[in-house]
Amino acid sequence: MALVVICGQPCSGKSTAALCLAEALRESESKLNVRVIDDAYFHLDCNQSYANMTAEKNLRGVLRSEVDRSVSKDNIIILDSLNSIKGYRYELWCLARAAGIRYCVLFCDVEETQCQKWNEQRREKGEAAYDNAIFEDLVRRFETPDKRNRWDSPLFELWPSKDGIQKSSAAILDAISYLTKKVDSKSRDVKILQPTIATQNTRFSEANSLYELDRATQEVINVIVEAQSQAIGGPVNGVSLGRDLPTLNISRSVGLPELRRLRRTFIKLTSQTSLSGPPPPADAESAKRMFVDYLNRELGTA
Ligand SMILES: Nc1ncnc2c1ncn2[C@@H]1O[C@H](COP(=O)(O)OP(=O)(O)OP(=O)(O)O)[C@@H](O)[C@H]1O
Repeated sequence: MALVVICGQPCSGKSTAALCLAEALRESESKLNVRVIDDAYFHLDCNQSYANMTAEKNLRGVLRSEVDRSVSKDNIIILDSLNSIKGYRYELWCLARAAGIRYCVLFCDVEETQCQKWNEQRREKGEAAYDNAIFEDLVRRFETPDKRNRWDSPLFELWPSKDGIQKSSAAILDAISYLTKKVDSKSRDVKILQPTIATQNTRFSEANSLYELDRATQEVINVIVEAQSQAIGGPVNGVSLGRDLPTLNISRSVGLPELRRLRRTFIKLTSQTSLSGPPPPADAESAKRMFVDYLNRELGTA
């Protein structure tokens, strides 16, 4: 039915907002099947989960797989995590699209100093709090959602430090209305994602989309190999793959075997998306965008 991505800085009220929304949704329609998936699913505390890039990537991977397994036409999945990386939100949006369900982002917009205060209060109460270095690093790397991006839209903004978090908060009410609205052919304000949305008027067959994926990712690999040969082993930063596509930022020299392995993993991951619904993104542009985001996360500094 829907995927709700909660997004916000560390200690910005995300879990409070996720529980508030889940409760309000259950109250609005008793039959609604609502499930919150959060970082605790990984059985690590916040400092372990975000201790380093590997731990963080593992957490993201586990949560993404769990979302992929769980989303369906019959439930509402609320993903309560930082979800601070734009490319990761794009991947989540792709999962929703593959499942043919609604998607939205609920953003807890809190100033960094306030998040720090709440984190400090947690520590004083003896609750699990972020270590300062981890907190600052997460804050620095946060990529604020932008409603102009498909994967950040519709965007419901909550201001927990100004307004608190209540079932009557405008953002919670708007999200509920969006998630529960009955849709007919005339509804324009509720978007149920369709697998072919990126391709607009061209419908590729599944074999075709895998071919596109294969070709697009190979093109990206070729660009990296070429850029690395020009950089003579140095980092590959800011390499463009075309207008409207993210730039490649790879912090170290990466050999062809590792690039091939990453490409295989990415293709597997993206194709598996289609098991829960219709085919994965079929156009070359989407495939390239996803692959570059994936490589930047796996090999870059982000
Ligand atoms: N509106 C608010 N007013 C006062 N305190 C708040 C408010 N919202 C959250 N807090 C406090 O901030 C702390 C963090 O809340 P919460 O756990 O919901 O944040 P979070 O963003 O999910 O944290 P994490 O990044 O660890 O997942 C809690 O200790 C809570 O008491």
